[in-house]
Amino acid sequence: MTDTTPLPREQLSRQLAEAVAEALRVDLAHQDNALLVVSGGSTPVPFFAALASCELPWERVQVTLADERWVAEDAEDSNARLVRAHLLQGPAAAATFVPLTTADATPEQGAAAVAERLAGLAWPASVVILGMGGDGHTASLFPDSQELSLALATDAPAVAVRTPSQPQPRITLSADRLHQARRHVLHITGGNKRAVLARALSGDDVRELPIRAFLACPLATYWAP
Ligand SMILES: O=C1O[C@H](COP(=O)(O)O)[C@@H](O)[C@H](O)[C@H]1O
Repeated sequence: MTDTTPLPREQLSRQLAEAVAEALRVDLAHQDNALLVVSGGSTPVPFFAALASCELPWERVQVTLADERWVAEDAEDSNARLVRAHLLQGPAAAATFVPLTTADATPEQGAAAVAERLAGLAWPASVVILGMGGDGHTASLFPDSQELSLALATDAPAVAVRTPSQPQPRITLSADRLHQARRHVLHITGGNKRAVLARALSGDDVRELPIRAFLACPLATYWAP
């Protein structure tokens, strides 16, 4: 984040899409497939649309999520639904998308099958794009998650999480799996999130603001008002 005049959200999303597409091209020049890890929520929608219009050998691009609510894939708040509706469109529909939910009733029951599915992807990810909530959570690493310590410490790819502040159980990529990526981006909008990031930068308690676990990745911040 810099103090130069910020770009409007749409323009920032296009700039981010071009940077991500270029990173994927660089990696695809020396590997068969390249993996992109995206976040859900409302922020990435214009970025997804911009990335879908970038020229890429999409059949060699793999996409998965940083986290997911344990809901049906067609549910309104499913991150997979968001990716399918806004990113996997046009030529980008040729990408391989690996969702983080199964037909199991709970994420605890489905986690092993998700881990098996993730094992087939081209790790380390070329780019991880993180979002952030007003509580400093990123992926589904929430300050009040019962499994936060586990998700920060395990070398398993994904962890089922229960979070009192959230209506549904979730599954999240572990901090270790996210850390392994070649490049890390934080994509956020609005004054509130800018203030949360400033707070995160001025302290070091990861349990208070889990985004702190990624500040040293290094993390390229894309912020728009
Ligand atoms: O719950 C979630 O929230 C964050 C931020 O979402 P936003 O709507 O404020 O953009 C997101 O990064 C995460 O993937 C999602 O599951």
